[in-house]
Amino acid sequence: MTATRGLEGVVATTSSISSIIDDTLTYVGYNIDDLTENASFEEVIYLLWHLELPTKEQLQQLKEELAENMELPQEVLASFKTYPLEKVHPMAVLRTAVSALGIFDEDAEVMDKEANYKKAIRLQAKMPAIVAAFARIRKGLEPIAPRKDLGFAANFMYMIKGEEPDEIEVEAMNKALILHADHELNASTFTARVCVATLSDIYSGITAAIGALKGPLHGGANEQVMKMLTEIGSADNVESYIKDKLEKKEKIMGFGHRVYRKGDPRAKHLKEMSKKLTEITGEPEWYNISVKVEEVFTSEKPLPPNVDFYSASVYHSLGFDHDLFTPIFAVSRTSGWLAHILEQYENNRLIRPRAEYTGPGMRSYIPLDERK
Ligand SMILES: CC(=O)SCCNC(=O)CCNC(=O)[C@H](O)C(C)(C)COP(=O)(O)OP(=O)(O)OC[C@H]1O[C@@H](n2cnc3c(N)ncnc32)[C@H](O)[C@@H]1OP(=O)(O)O
Ligand SMILES: O=C([O-])CC(=O)C(=O)O
Repeated sequence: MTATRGLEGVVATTSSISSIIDDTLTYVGYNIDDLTENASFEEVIYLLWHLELPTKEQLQQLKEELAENMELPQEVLASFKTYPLEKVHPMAVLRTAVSALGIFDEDAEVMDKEANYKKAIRLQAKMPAIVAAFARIRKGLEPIAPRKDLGFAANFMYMIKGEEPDEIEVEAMNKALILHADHELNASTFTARVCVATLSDIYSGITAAIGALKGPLHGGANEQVMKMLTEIGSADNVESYIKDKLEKKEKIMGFGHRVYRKGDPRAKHLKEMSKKLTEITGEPEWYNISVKVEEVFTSEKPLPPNVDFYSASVYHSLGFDHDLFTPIFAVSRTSGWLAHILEQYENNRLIRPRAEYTGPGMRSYIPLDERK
């Protein structure tokens, strides 16, 4: 038995949800470029869960179901106020809140298809409400009730900021949500599938996935990118900053990818959005610094930017606190996690690979008082 480090190149499951072939990303056969330009996030949720784009009636029904399920249990909201608000990371809150939601869902342990679909709707609807409520509570503000007349992207922004976003902001948010929705067998989706393949419940699967997304080698990279851009401060400092990091053998967040070789097809959309939004907000330096980082880094290492690189300046321009970037990613990726969880339940087999043992050979037990 020989281990493959990080399971690189290992094909661990079949899936009909998304594919990456020759650096092209598709959701159920639709190119991501096409969906980003034309679809709403709700259409993409439907696509990922049903493997077809919705009709007008099906889309309307999904929107109504999401709108009806956005409110959070009072117990979950009240618990936020008990957390160490100044220092807790919102991803830790999201992970805990999703686990708590499972406690208050009377269908949590019901495993049939209908109950699982209902829970998927409830979770997708409540994720933005959790992120928004916590973002406000930690600032001493009251959570804002969701508005049933707004679409997913607009409502999410409204619940965080307390004011209705303008058309350009909604368009950018909708695109960002689509671009982050699914990505084949990335680490957090694999985690979700491993978890539910034991026939554990959906809440456990999403809680586990949030834990995996949180790390800086995965979804947590977008917050780290913004931290780096802030440290750099000006395009003039980029060269020395990047070279110094590389000399110290440190990674530059937002670059590289396990699967893409020529580049991440999502990055170009986010780069374009970053340019447009930073001009509108009158802070073009975030885009200029980012472009310079890309130039300097890729001339040192042939590793193109991934989805997390330009999403940092996009989310900053949309006015989000920097530690909300990864939770925002999680709100979108929940649609993909749920699609994969439902697919796993449909054709389940326990996921249990082997390990190549590298420890000591067979030894005899030494009684405690004889050990040195
Ligand atoms: C949504 C997402 O999850 S997208 C990814 C978000 N994560 C990041 O942006 C973090 C920065 N990037 C990385 O750490 C990596 O590129 C990953 C985790 C995305 C992919 O990692 P892997 O496929 O395991 O590649 P690995 O980490 O083994 O790197 C291979 C080589 O490239 C180098 N490398 C990879 N990424 C980077 C980077 N961002 N900066 C500097 N060097 C890098 C490594 O140091 C290593 O060099 P070596 O062979 O000389 O030791
Ligand atoms: O696929 C991966 O390894 C990481 C990634 O880009 C994502 O999850 O969107």
